[in-house]
Amino acid sequence: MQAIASHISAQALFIFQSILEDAPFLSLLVIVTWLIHQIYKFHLEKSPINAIPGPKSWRWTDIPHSLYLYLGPGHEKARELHQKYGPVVRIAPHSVLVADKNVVKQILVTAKDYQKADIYKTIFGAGVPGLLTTIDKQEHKQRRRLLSPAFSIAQLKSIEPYISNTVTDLCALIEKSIKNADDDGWAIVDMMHALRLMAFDVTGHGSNADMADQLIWEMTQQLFSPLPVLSWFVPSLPGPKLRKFLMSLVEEHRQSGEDRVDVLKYLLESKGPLTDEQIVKELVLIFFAGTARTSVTLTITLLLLHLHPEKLTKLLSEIHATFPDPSEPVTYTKCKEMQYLNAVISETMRFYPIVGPGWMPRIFPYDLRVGDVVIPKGTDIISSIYTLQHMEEYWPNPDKFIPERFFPENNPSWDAFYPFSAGENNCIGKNIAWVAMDIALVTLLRKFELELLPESEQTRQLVMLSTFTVKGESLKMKVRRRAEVNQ
Ligand code: HEM
Repeated sequence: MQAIASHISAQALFIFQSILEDAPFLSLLVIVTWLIHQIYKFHLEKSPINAIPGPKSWRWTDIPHSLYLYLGPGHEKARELHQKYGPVVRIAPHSVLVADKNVVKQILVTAKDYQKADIYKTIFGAGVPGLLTTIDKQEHKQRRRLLSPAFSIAQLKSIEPYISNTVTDLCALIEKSIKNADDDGWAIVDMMHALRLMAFDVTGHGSNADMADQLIWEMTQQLFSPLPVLSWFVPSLPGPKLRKFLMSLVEEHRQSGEDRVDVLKYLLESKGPLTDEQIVKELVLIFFAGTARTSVTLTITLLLLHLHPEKLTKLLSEIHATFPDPSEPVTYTKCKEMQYLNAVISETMRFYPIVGPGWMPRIFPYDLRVGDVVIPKGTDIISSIYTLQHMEEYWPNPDKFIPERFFPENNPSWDAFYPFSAGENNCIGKNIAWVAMDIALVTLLRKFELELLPESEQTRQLVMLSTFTVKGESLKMKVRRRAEVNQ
């Protein structure tokens, strides 16, 4: 118990203490049952991965890793473990982390005979699975084929005007706050909240702030569902309120005909037999897998740019050179050609990949060799993306924010860069994400001047909850209209 406790972050301890104070008997019962279950499982199964290095106490139970993952600095801990134990680290009775470029490529890209681990089934509770949570390879392939047209490059052209509208709505929201600005024109806006609302709308969820918050709240609860005992108390996603809202959205879209061209429209038109229940589940998973990640990535990009003003200045010059006329609409065709813009976003995703070190576990039907270490078949193998993207040998000065490293002449290590995963389970929405991120960032920076508040500078220390996010799910910034826009 002592060994386990030593690994629990101060934050986790604080939360544990509060729960213990409010419901001591229930909490103790849950913890004891869980411990007995874990120890029993370990002894019963005599883990074949005992030879793999890792912290001794972690091999007994999922608890330390899960706590780091869901409550604490999981990415940094993973990196520290790799520095201590090497490219393969055992982090739980049945799980290992791998930070070796060639093996990660094999796991994510070249291997065809793996299976997603069971955590995909539990993460969103019971109910119909969606693309992200379908484990069976054949079923996944079919579902992917069904949904692909909605995300294809060909559809991007028709979805782009819709995305641009959501960015216009984002600017209108900021303008509204600017009405209450101080004498110098500065207003305070929670940029994370505003960007989340925009991203919620990008995927056809509508710009409903209450429902965006409701979805985030329900999603946060789900983060605990992989913990065996807690999973009994976590309701399935979506809950009744959210389900009703999403069902009404589906109905509304059906009746509105052609006038709304977004992802939901293409889901509704997909050739296969997708039931309303399946569409609602996909909408929830798209939010988890896409909307939230797009808005968090954009928020972190703003944060990093304002923590590195010299990089912001370079980006602003590129924006002004590409769009000298402030009234010219921002198009993806032009954004795509902006080398510095895309380098900034790539560097943000290298610096803070949204996918945490417990995500994307795969199971292989054969042993996998990493140098001298053999990972036995059946083990949950997790690609350590954050560590890989911070290895000095692939990314010199990995802790420095250097967008220029992504210029072609600097030979970026693309095979040690997986923000969207890769292979047959890669991010199906990455083209939409790029369009939304490019257009939103250029439009925002062209129209508005932003500044960090002193308190938001403290958010430098980003908190990772299964995915990176900004502390408190909020990034308040000072915003005012740019002088040239006022003219
Ligand atoms: C910066 C933004 C984004 C990032 C960093 C990101 C990252 C990822 C990653 C790493 C995966 C693989 C997860 C896994 O296998 O466990 C994934 C899958 C997925 N993403 Fe994204 N994503 C982003 C935006 C989007 C958007 C905008 C959408 C939808 C419009 C989307 C929809 C999906 C879906 C449906 C999957 C599941 C694919 C499958 O299992 O076949 N993502 N995403």
